[in-house]
Amino acid sequence: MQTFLAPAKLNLFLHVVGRREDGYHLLQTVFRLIDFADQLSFVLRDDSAIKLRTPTPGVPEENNLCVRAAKLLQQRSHINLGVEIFLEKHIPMGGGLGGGSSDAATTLLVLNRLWGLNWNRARLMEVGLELGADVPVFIYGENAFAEGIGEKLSSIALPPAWYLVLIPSVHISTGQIFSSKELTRNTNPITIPPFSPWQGRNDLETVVCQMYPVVARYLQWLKQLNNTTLVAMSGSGACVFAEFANERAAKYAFQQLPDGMSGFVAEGLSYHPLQKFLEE
Ligand SMILES: C[C@](O)(CO)[C@H](O)COP(=O)(O)OP(=O)(O)OC[C@H]1O[C@@H](n2ccc(N)nc2=O)[C@H](O)[C@@H]1O
Ligand SMILES: Nc1ncnc2c1ncn2[C@@H]1O[C@H](COP(=O)(O)OP(=O)(O)OP(=O)(O)O)[C@@H](O)[C@H]1O
Repeated sequence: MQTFLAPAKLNLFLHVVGRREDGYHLLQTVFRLIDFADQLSFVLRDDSAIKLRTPTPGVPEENNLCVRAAKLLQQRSHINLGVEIFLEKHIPMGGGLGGGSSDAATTLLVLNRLWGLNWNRARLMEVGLELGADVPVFIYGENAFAEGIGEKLSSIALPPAWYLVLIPSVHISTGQIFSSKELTRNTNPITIPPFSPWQGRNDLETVVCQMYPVVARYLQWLKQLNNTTLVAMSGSGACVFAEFANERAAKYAFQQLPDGMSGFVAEGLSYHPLQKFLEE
């Protein structure tokens, strides 16, 4: 059975620059795809059933973003085919790494092929946006500067980099952070490119660190490391990361990790791993 990757993302910075009338926040962010991924496989069904064959602990099947993605695409395309989905989770859930969104994006990209729909990327991104603000960038398939709520994307060339990503053991609800009274929503918009890491910060970090002091402690630990080019929280947390220019420096930092802290080292990608499959 062919396996398809659904990579995680990091938000290298994240500015909240306003709020829409429906309550959604207007952002500016740079998404970087990383070489740390969930794995999915798909088996075509000639009836219209959509089944997840590998339960995700804590997530009812009908809420799973890959099942929701498959059902939404089936509905919108009026196709009479179904699919069996096998999902192997590696990306921590509710970690700000976009795992669920990436699973949804990979499902849309693969089913577009498997069901012979031939939708273009823009159309898939529109359907993806209905599932979550982080879905479109994974369909876009490149590192990107994003505006709006994450759907206005322009590609951005980022230098090679390695990341030490730490996983504080708390699950954070994105909605809860965005609805905080303490959140600042008026950062001045910036123009990109050019992009340099010290241009930005994560505006959600202050609120998250107040509510979850463990995230502040993890950030503090990363900030005392040598040779980092950037230390920040990703998305609405809880994961935090440090960027390094090479693998050796990232792995060296990983080895210094105190007992009780967990994380992983991953390389920054230039393209989504499915780019080649899509060009075939
Ligand atoms: C924080 C980021 O991860 C940055 O990449 C994303 O903006 C969040 O994207 P996501 O997890 O796909 O979030 P969604 O599932 O779309 O939204 C969850 C909830 O967060 C709030 N939300 C989300 C995104 C946004 N730009 N403004 C918001 O106010 C909304 O209350 C929404 O109901
Ligand atoms: N396939 C899936 N993988 C992970 N979470 C899923 C999935 N399907 C549904 N969910 C639900 O979505 C919630 C958020 O999951 P996800 O891992 O995408 O969060 P996140 O990394 O914080 O996302 P983001 O960076 O987009 O805010 C989970 O707590 C879970 O209840």
